[in-house]
Parts: sequence; C-alpha cells; structure tokens
Amino acid sequence: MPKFAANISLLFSELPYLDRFQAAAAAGFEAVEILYPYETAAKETQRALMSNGLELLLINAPPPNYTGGEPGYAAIPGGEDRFQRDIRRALRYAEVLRPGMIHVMAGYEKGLAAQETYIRNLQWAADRAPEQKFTIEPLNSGDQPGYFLDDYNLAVEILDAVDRPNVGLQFDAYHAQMIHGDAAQVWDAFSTHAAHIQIGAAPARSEPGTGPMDFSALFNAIDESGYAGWVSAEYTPTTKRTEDSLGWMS
Ligand SMILES: O=C(O)C(=O)[C@@H](O)CO
Ligand SMILES: [Mg+2]
Repeated sequence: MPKFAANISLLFSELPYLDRFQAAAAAGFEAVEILYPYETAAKETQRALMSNGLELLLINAPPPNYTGGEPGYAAIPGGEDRFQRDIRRALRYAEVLRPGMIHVMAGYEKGLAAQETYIRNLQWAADRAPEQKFTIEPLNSGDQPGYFLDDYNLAVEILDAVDRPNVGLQFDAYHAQMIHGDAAQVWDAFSTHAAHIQIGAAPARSEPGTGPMDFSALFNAIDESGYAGWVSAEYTPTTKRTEDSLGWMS
C-alpha cells in the first residue's frame, strides 16, 4: 500500500485553517499539502506543522490572492516579470516551510508561444533554486477551461524540453481520469516521470470508492511501479467530517 498524505486545502476544510493540522495528525497522517499557504504568516504555518509532527509536501505557486485568482503565469508570453516575482515569493515561503515540492501553475493560454514561455520560465525557476523540487500538473479542461497544461503527453514534452532534474510530473489520478479516461493507463504510461501523486475519484472529485475508478488496482500499480513517494488525498469529502471519508485508506 502507498503512504498517504492529506491535502488540507480540500480535506479538513470544515475546520479553520490552523486547526486542520491537528485534525490531519489525529487521523493518522504524517504529511500534508497546502495549495495556498500565503494568507497566513509562514511562521504560523511552520508552528502548526512542527507541533503536529507533520511534513509539508507541496505548495502551489503563485498565490491566487496576490494574482487576482489567475492560476499562474508560467505559460503566459509577456508575463515573465510577474512569473519571476511569484516564484521569488513562493521561495520566500519555502525558506520557512520547506515544502518538498512547489507546483508551478501554468495559466490560461494556448499555442506555441505559450509552450516556449512555459519551458523558459520553468528553466528559470529550476536554475534559481536548484535544491527545490518543482512540479507541473495537467488539469482537466472541464474544471479549468483554457488552462495551458491539459494533457499528460504535453506535460512530458514540456519536461523533456525543460530538461532539469528538479522539475517533475505531478500525477493526479482524478485529472488523469477526466482527461484521458483511464487513470491506471495514464499511470502505466507516465509513471517514470512522476515526482508526486494526488488522488481523488472522478467524476465528482470525491473520496476513493465513490465513483467507478478502481483504486485498489491503481494502488497496486503504483506499488508495482516502484514509486516510493507520497500519495496525497486531494478530494472534496462527501461526508460532513473529513474523518468519515477516510475508509478507503484501509
Ligand atoms: O487542482 C489540482 O488538482 C491541484 O493539484 C491544484 O494544485 C491546482 O490548484
Ligand atoms: Mg491535483
């Protein structure tokens, strides 16, 4: 069985932000992700992590409150200055919070110029912080119409062109299923590029077991592939209390 982490931007969101850490630890998690930690002083989040013995796996860049809600500027031609400011800001948080990964959001743009910009910006980020791991994640176009990175083949093309050891693929089983129709097949095809895994059940992005996806088969495939990292639960629980949605973990 893979080792499971909690994305506390979605899980435990029935609780105030700083209370989610204790709830995640009490539910047995040893690691968490926070999509956007930027509204709280980094020291406060650091205290919450440390006092609950939690590892921080991942944050997103950029902060949406800072960008007016745009999911990134990495693939926006002409947005390079803004992108670099975003990454510097994320890195200032990362200095305190020490996330294993920063997911770099691409933004809404399509075409060759966007692709070239994305590649150059990712190289810039990777070279600016060679010790920091960065990820890119395809998001399905039903949830994110017009988002640049909406396909796993494209993600691998980008990673090959970026060609930096500290930039990898974030495999999200929910998005993989929504984009390509079979998350397990996507995992088989692209697992060698995976730096991180997130899970949620299509079509509602709910907990495993609430849709047609076969998570036992997926977890077996993940184990068999030799992937040794975390598998982070990133879904909206169908239950009132997140704890009541965790039956799939056993
Ligand atoms: O939507 C997802 O899936 C994510 O992992 C987020 O990082 C996008 O905000
Ligand atoms: Mg995800």
